[in-house]
Amino acid sequence: MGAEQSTPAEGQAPDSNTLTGPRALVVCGPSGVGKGTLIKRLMSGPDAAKLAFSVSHTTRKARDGEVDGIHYHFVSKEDFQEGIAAGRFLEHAEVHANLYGTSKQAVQDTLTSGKAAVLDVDVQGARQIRKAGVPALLVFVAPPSLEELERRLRGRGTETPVSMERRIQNARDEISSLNERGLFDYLLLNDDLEATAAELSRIAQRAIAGLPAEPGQVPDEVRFEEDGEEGAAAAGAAGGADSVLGIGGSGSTSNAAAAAAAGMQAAEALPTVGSGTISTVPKGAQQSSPAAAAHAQGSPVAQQRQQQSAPAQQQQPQQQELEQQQEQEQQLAGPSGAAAGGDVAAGLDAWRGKVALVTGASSGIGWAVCEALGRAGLRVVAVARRRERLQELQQLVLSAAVGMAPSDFLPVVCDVTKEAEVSALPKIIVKHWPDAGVDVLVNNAGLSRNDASLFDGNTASWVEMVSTNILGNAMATRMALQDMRRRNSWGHVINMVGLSGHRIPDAPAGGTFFAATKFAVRAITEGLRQEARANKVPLRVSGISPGLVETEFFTVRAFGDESAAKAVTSSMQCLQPSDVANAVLWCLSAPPYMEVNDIVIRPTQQMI
Ligand SMILES: Nc1nc2c(ncn2[C@@H]2O[C@H](COP(=O)(O)OP(=O)(O)O)[C@@H](O)[C@H]2O)c(=O)[nH]1
Ligand SMILES: Nc1ncnc2c1ncn2[C@@H]1O[C@H](COP(=O)(O)OP(=O)(O)O)[C@@H](O)[C@H]1O
Repeated sequence: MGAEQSTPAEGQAPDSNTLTGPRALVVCGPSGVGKGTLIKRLMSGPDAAKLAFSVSHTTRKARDGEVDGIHYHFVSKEDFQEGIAAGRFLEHAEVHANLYGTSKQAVQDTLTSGKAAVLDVDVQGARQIRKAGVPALLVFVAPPSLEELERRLRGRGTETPVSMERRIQNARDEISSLNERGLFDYLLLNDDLEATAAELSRIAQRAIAGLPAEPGQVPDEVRFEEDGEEGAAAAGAAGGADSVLGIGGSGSTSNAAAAAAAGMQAAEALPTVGSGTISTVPKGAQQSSPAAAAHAQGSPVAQQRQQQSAPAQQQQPQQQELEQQQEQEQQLAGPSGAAAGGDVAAGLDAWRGKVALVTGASSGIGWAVCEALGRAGLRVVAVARRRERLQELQQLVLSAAVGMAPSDFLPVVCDVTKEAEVSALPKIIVKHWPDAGVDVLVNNAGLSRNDASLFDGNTASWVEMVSTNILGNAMATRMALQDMRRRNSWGHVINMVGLSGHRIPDAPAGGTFFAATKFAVRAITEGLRQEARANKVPLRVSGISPGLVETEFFTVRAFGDESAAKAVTSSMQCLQPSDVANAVLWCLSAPPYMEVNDIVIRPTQQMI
């Protein structure tokens, strides 16, 4: 990225209307309006790979379910003050009696990496960002009414009565900031979540493409209708003499008109004492821009419809620019659109040059997966204990048959049951490829032992299976997730669950314990998916559950007894490792909106 695309230093104000690198997408609005919900959708939507959420610092206590480093960096007041003194914040503010701030470095790094940074900040923060001249699109999300805002906050169940009251009071001031000229680029009325999310996603695409805001997206005047004495008094206290809050009161603008202007059904907008309704009032129909009029006429959906139906020559030049850029990007980035589903080769193009780490790479499925990923143009980190087998794999993938470049293959001798060895993997990768980290993790390492019956099983075999199949998987996953979080770049984790994660095979012959570990892997796979969603990251998680595959697995299970292994693998026409590798490729090739969760594949002849 050239110098012109880097984030300007604080205080410098470049022409923020020129076409630069990606812009920050700043989402602002009162507490409870749905910013978090909208951002969550954005971050798991089709453009997620081109966006990075800026994790703020705060002195607020973590709520249940909030994770340090994911939702916020939870810090002490002292540490926060130290950050201010050291100039580490792009912006910071006291909000609802706590301190919040955005790391300058993190936003800078995101923009430099070619992604649009997504910020959730309060109005004070928005002002500072505007003043600093950071290339950004500033979006204000407004609630349909204060009553609805209160209902949402209450429904969320995170606030005490005191903090709830504080948030509702602050909301009035925050909404009045909409009338600060040039502060916000867009106003989104979050009455319909789907429509608002669609509109935010459209704005995010502009931020990614580095396009400026379309003009006229915030009406000239935004009124906040208060009903009755109670509301008007509160507005007066909060807003000062020229506050737009309460101007309408129950007088000049009727709530019905306000509702119509905001595109709501009159019945929904009927006020109750102390509630407020937001309306967007262009200053005179003649002067208002088409976009402002669209706002006044209806919800963001109506606005989008209007834009779609506008004749081409009436479209903003920026709109055409955006469409051209999107077209180019789609060609470059491969199929992230709906049409991509099923086209494996095209879907895999998006992964070219990405780094896949495969455990248990020295034989069978792991070996075949490395080979297949290499053919598909990924860089491969092959992890296994047996050095000589990794050398053989290296010979194969660098041969003409596979055709990997020597620099694209990194064999690493590592035992997944050893925490220190697993944790060291990202450092080894960065040393080899300074620009890279784990984008894809294929957790394949796993084993079974045939002396594991619950009647007289061998404890050492139980420990070996737990250590490799469960702990090895979990430690490798944690390593990959931390590496993805460090780079704020979320890829794909694929776990070899196996058919034994779904049913218990040959229990009398000692299969129970192996199945127990594989049931755990299935639980981990589904749990990881849920954690990713809860943590608002676009990581995708897949499990693959093959039945009998012709590999060394059965020899290991029989402690090297080839004939015992042969007895199993010759009992039917088994799956081949390449069949499973193809399933891995298919999981990866899915378009970003699609997550393949579990694939069960059996040899046709296999009974259970
Ligand atoms: N200025 C600023 N505000 C922030 C930052 N992070 C969060 N906020 C704002 O702080 C307010 C409170 O956020 P939070 O404690 O998560 O509560 P919530 O909005 O009720 O979910 C919201 O208005 C956020 O937009 C930040 O880094 N800077
Ligand atoms: N358009 C909407 N309609 C109804 N409820 C919504 C809408 N948008 C968000 N919510 C709900 O409102 C609550 C507050 O949303 P949240 O994203 O936590 O707000 P914020 O992050 O702005 O404080 C959540 O329970 C969310 O599910």
